[in-house]
Amino acid sequence: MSDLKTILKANNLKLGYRKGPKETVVAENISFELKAGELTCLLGPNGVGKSTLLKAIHGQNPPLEGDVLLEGKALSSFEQRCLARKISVVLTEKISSANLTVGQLVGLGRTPHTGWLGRLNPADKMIVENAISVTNTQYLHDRRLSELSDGQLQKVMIARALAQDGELMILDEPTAHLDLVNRYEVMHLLREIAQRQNKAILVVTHDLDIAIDTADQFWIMQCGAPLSTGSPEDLILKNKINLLLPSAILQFSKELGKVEPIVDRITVVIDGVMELRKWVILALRKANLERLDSFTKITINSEKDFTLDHQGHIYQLNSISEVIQKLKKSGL
Ligand SMILES: Nc1ncnc2c1ncn2[C@@H]1O[C@H](COP(=O)(O)OP(=O)(O)OP(=O)(O)O)[C@@H](O)[C@H]1O
Repeated sequence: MSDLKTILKANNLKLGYRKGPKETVVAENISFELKAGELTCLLGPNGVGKSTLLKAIHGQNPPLEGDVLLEGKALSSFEQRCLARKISVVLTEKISSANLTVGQLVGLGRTPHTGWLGRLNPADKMIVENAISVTNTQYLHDRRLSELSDGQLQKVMIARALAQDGELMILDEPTAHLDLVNRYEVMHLLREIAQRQNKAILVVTHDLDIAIDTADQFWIMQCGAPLSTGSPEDLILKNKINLLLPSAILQFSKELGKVEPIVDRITVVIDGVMELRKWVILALRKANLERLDSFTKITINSEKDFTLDHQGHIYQLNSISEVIQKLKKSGL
């Protein structure tokens, strides 16, 4: 992967806010690299400084110390207009121009290229229509923004960022307030845009599952520590995903591929179809049955056929629920 082009880079940034002589430091020793063609997800607890880092990256609030380098040059050396041609930003604020149509809003993405009052030339119009088509929002073209659902609006905002046509796209929680399908759609859309259009895309998200499914890179931000970076898969294998979780209560299970409460090791023996094992473990955990002290064995014969060997009895059961019910009823 080392041949991917680096778009953005920084070493040892100190991030925070300055008000007169007063400096509030939010994060220190922040180093990173963003590459073309990759979707990177920035994850971390509320208040750790993710938005502050985004503001440093798009020039809204420069670092207290250190430089962000865009294509090798300090971000601070770029004129605002030039920066807008290179970095497009999608923030969470509600849109103020609710009367604009989708076509008009996406057209505004061309502003850094045409000037504030500039008209769109045929090439600009093509880029706008292409952005609308890539995001599958053609059917919304003439609708007003006030008439869109949250999911539709989010895709349209991505279309505007795409029309801006910078090398780097930054999005602050684009999946907040969206339902499950829209969250998947938006993240997969971003992944596709990164790959097909060779853009570097940085997304702040709290959706760990979807981020694992879609991101090429993770940046995990913790209080008072440097960013932990790497592919989600490597961070999972190195137990680094656990940095996002309160260590005494929750952990990321490599086996289940999800966050789970910390409990002692499971003592129930589970045998049979191993691909289905995780669902039995999950159900046992939820019912607090994974640490039965008497000898208990569950054999998974198929999705509809389970053999429970418990307290000297053998039961043939048709579902995980029946297994759980039987264990509960047998007076543990
Ligand atoms: N303009 C500001 N001036 C001073 N402090 C600020 C300002 N904006 C944010 N902060 C503080 O900086 C810290 C980091 O905030 P930030 O919004 O970057 O966190 P975050 O990780 O994005 O949180 P969340 O997940 O809740 O959005 C917080 O303590 C916040 O109160």
